[in-house]
Amino acid sequence: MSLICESLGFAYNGRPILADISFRVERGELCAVLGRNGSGKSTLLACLCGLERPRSGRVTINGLDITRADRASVARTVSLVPQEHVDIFPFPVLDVVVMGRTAHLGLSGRPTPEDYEAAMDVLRTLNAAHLATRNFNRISGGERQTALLARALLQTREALLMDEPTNHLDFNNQHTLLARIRELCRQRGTRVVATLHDPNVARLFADHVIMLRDGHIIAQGPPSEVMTEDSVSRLYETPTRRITTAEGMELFLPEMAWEAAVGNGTRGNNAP
Ligand SMILES: Nc1ncnc2c1ncn2[C@@H]1O[C@H](COP(=O)(O)OP(=O)(O)OP(=O)(O)O)[C@@H](O)[C@H]1O
Repeated sequence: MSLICESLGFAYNGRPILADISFRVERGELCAVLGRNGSGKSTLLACLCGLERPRSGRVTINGLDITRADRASVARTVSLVPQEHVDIFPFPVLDVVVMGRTAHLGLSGRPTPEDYEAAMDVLRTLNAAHLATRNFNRISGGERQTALLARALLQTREALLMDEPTNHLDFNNQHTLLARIRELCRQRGTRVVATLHDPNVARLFADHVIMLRDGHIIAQGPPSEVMTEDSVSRLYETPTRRITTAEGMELFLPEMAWEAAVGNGTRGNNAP
């Protein structure tokens, strides 16, 4: 069964933030949410995992009504990798990752050796086994991002929400990690919703994109169909150019950046 968001509406202190948001994500699909700063992307993720309560509509994941279910059932169904990582875990990374098992623990409330082995396995899958014994508060932003992703992957196979997963990652790691997540989630049948700032990353990795402007969906569907010069320009409220490479790959650039790089006949000319 899918992740289904139906006619969702949300307001902060009476100020509408999201209106009439409807979409679905099937098992193994990666859905990217694109939009300007403040368009409501993080709020949408918070509603999808029950951190915020929508004022209308509902969210179901694999049949579980997230807006009504108890916290433990929600935690066994959907995990979130947040955007900000504060220094709250003065523990080895392996202990942070194993916290992902909390909602699954028996009466003793203590993780078993199998839980630790599973945590180690996820770290290995993300090429991060070397972080296991490092103090979470003393690793880099990108390494924390990877540790929190491992924790989220350990928490559940049903649905994974990621808020700007590439924020702290270098050029190579952004692409390597997203490719790995996509492959892993396809294998495990995990539904993924990720907010992304770079439309080109969404174009490369997403199965479905949601274009969110001022809390409304202006377009959604497969990136090859819905990401056009016109829709991307409207989304970011800036003229955007689509470039098709010789291999047929499509890239988007703000017109301003295009002009600065190749406009006015200065292409390839280093003269001032
Ligand atoms: N706790 C809060 N109380 C009141 N308003 C909030 C709160 N959190 C966010 N907002 C407001 O809700 C709107 C949507 O914020 P949100 O964080 O969802 O946007 P976003 O698209 O994720 O932005 P960004 O790309 O900058 O991370 C913004 O106007 C923001 O100021």
